[in-house]
Amino acid sequence: MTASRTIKIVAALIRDDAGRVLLVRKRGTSAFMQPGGKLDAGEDDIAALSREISEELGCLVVPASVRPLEAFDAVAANEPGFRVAASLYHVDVMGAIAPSREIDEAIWIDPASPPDIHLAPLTRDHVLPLAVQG
Ligand SMILES: Nc1nc2c([nH]c(=O)n2[C@@H]2O[C@H](COP(=O)(O)OP(=O)(O)OP(=O)(O)O)[C@@H](O)[C@H]2O)c(=O)[nH]1
Repeated sequence: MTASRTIKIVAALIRDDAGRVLLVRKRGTSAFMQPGGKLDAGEDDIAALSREISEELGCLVVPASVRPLEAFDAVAANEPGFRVAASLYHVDVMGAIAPSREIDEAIWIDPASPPDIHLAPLTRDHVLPLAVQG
């Protein structure tokens, strides 16, 4: 697998008081996944996370809450033949969560018993198991 077929992304693990995990389904796609996305040119991870969360969810990242968790490699959900190299961050948000037009659905799920929905491999194989542990 060459680097050219790997998409570097930042991904957010956002939890509510009950420990549920926020997932999004991007416009016109079927897989639920972590909020986040690709880095723009010149952006660092935190700037990209803040921008993506604002663009997707209409809310703000609480700067002091941002904590790097792990880096994961997974099959890309929507790009056949590609993988994602994801840096996962714990993030708290402030303000109402108001999904934008680029998000078809935003849902909270219990990581210990996910519903029977299409989950992106990164979410299914890495993020939810990590969330169950802690
Ligand atoms: N945010 C996010 N993206 C993921 C996850 N898993 C996964 O395969 N991806 C893929 O990583 C890429 C993220 O890119 P993005 O959200 O910035 O870009 P996009 O394809 O929506 O739009 P764009 O190409 O116009 O910027 C998409 O191909 C997405 O399907 C995940 O858990 N979270």
